[in-house]
Amino acid sequence: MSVSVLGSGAFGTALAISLAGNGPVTLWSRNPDQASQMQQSRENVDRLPGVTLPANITVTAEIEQAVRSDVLLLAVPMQKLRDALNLHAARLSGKVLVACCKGIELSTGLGPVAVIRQTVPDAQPALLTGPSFADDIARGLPTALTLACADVELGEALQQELTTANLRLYRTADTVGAELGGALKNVMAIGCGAAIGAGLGDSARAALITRGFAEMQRFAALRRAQPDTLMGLSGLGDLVLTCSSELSRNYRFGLCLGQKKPFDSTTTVEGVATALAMSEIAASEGLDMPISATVAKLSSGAYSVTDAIQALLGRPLKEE
Ligand SMILES: NC(=O)C1=CN([C@@H]2O[C@H](COP(=O)(O)OP(=O)(O)OC[C@H]3O[C@@H](n4cnc5c(N)ncnc54)[C@H](OP(=O)(O)O)[C@@H]3O)[C@@H](O)[C@H]2O)C=CC1
Ligand SMILES: O=C(CO)COP(=O)(O)O
Repeated sequence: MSVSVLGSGAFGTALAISLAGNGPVTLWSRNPDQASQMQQSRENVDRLPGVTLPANITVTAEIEQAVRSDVLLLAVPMQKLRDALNLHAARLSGKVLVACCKGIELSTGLGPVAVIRQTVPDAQPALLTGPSFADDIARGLPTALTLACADVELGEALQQELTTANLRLYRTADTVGAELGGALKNVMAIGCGAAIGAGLGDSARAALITRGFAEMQRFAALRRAQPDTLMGLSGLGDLVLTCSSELSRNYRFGLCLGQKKPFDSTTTVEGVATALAMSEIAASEGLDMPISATVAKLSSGAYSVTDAIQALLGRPLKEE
């Protein structure tokens, strides 16, 4: 199978670099200037500086060239996925589309697989998710991810094709569980960053991770995900990584909130929109999601860290 990556940000570039170890890869950018600059300099100076693109990666802004491949990896932010798919829907028809984004669409409450199904109904959707920083993948450090595909045969084929020397893929048919794990862990990472930034300590972070995971499981049950999926790389694995590392943009955004410092608004922070989407869905379904609701308010500026602490610690006592 030939592979293209649509979206030349940090993650798309890192995936292209890793997959280039298996064979030629086309990396598509929507920006012609960026595409030609990357093609010539062999580096993504804006999003992944310091890593050289292997010679068998072709960077292009020509969508016709990119969609010639059998498998297309979609590495754009979640809130941009629908627009990107709608723009190229006719060309993407019938293709294998592997979403690599993590989030819940704010306007619909849907995850990436459902957005693919709506926008390109005859595509074959799959999802690649799990604990991995773009920089780690690009530098060839060992990483394990989850490949989720409802079509078991296609999932097995994709697992073989997209596994690389340093990127080991596990497989599941539970796309709902896999996409929820990746989406919701970003919300908890913002909360953990805020706690550490405000000097609340590692014990507070451990409490947020654990009770945040309980919320993730509750939300996943509402969406009929398989409970085991949340225990895997796409859920617990990514939660642990993102809540404990300053390489995470969601965590760093939280740190800045906690430290009352400004944060670069051009940085992709998927957890902000997802916290809002999640807390709106939870409220309408009568689901108890206090951390998510608090992170949504903290991220939008409606809560200070002091308000957030009061909101969480002032709740009635309950069984674990
Ligand atoms: N970075 C990481 O470590 C990881 C990221 N992910 C996930 O991957 C997804 C992408 O993140 P990441 O690559 O880091 O983000 P970046 O901010 O680094 O890059 C986003 C890319 O998407 C492009 N883009 C934005 N909107 C559109 C659009 N409408 N059509 C086409 N391209 C578009 C941007 O182009 P332009 O520059 O022109 O705006 C840019 O190239 C996110 O969901 C993230 O959670 C998953 C695992 C790890
Ligand atoms: O998803 C990621 C790690 O698995 C990347 O996290 P950030 O988007 O917070 O940087």
